[in-house]
Amino acid sequence: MNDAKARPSSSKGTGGAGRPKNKHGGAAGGARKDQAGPREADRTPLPPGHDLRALCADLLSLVRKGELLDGLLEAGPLSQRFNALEIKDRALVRAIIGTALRRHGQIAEAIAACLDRPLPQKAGALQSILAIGAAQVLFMDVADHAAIDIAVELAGRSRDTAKWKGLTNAILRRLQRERDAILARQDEARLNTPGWLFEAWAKAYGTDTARAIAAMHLVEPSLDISVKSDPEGWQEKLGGKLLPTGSIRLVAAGGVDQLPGYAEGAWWVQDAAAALPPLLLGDVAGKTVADLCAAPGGKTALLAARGAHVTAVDLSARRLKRLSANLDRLGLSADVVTADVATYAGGPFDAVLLDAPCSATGTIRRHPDLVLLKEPSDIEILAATQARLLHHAVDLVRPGGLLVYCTCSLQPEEGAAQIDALIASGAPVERVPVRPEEIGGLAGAITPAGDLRTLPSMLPDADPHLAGLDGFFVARLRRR
Ligand SMILES: C[S@@+](CC[C@H](N)C(=O)[O-])C[C@H]1O[C@@H](n2cnc3c(N)ncnc32)[C@H](O)[C@@H]1O
Repeated sequence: MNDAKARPSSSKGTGGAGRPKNKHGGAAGGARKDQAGPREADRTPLPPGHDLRALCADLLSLVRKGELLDGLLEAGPLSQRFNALEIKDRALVRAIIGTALRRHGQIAEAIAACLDRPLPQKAGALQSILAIGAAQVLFMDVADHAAIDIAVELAGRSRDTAKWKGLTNAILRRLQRERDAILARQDEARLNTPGWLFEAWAKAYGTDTARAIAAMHLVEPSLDISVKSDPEGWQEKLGGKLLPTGSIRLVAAGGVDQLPGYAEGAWWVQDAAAALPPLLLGDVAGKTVADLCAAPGGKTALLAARGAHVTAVDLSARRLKRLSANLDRLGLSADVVTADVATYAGGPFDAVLLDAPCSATGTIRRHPDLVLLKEPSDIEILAATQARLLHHAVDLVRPGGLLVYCTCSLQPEEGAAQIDALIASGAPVERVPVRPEEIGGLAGAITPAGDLRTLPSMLPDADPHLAGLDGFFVARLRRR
């Protein structure tokens, strides 16, 4: 198959080589079958390197069917396989699956260019094996021959994919041979970003910024830490960089619970941008603050560490358990309430923080699976929920008190449009513009209306692994 295009042996179906099915496309039964493992043609145990790549392919198949990667790694049969691996192998699994997701569009395009017609839809497992192999061959510093040989063997082991063993070998060898030319012709920003997202970001922030955001999604982001106190001291002990916003930034290297200060509850993991909304409530010491949509509690912890009497409200009892466990480890406390914020009847509070459920498109650096899982219709549905929660949140603030609204989304419908609509509806609130000195001097993140809009392309650094911010929208309002 040197220069000729390869021909899959089955011509039925129209599924592309790498474009994943959307989250509504996968049946639960299919997911269970994959979680139990592929249909084995050969039942001999896999050698170690094969095992972890097989796990990567199984994880990718389930993400393509709509499962969140974090959920798969936290619970269920694949998490058991993952946790049975040694730490260094777990890191390799994260790196391979992370690369396959961050570079999914380039990988799909490169594989498709090797085929004269798309792989059949039923070749889903093969698509994952190919994508995992291609991620390594095209983008990772691992031995090509190992990546290719293992992918070929994995294809050969399952009855579903065995007939494409030769094709797998031919495609991956061609990618290896033509790697430089493939990468030189590809537009990585566009290929790895769904068109609807890229166009929305270009419209909101300009094409150059949309490209800069997309570029940041290709890089494993830093590990950001919020401390209860003594940021300078912890910066030194952790060997990190103290950001102007007060967070400590480290190059992510796994094993967070092994770092100094974790066991004693001195700090918690929180993106530097996620730490900003509570700061906009000012001095909260001794005040009553409702943290609405609070779990797993990063913002609750910041408010409690700053002396607020926090009531943490969330719909999810399971996520609130995590919030309580996090607060226990940190030696902090809050009143925890399981309730729907839309009907919650507490307060009035001196201040309210609403971190509304959203598309989370501002966190794609940390959750690259999101680009495969989100669709335009999600934004519309979430925006309607946000409007409902925001209107009710106003009623929970005492007159003269502050309300901070935030989402970790890059979509304007989930950000400024919500505040504009709230004010236009006659709600008794007015914007209190954010000042640069409240957010570590990040003047470029303040919009003309006085809201805060962080972007993944902000906070540049010579080391790309130490650059960037999650994309948050934050508005501060005062209740009349
Ligand atoms: C963005 S997360 C919150 C993150 C959290 N504030 C933090 O800093 O750790 C959104 C949360 O909203 C919760 N949620 C979604 N709809 C809700 C509703 N109607 N009422 C209360 N909580 C809701 C979800 O359970 C989820 O925990």
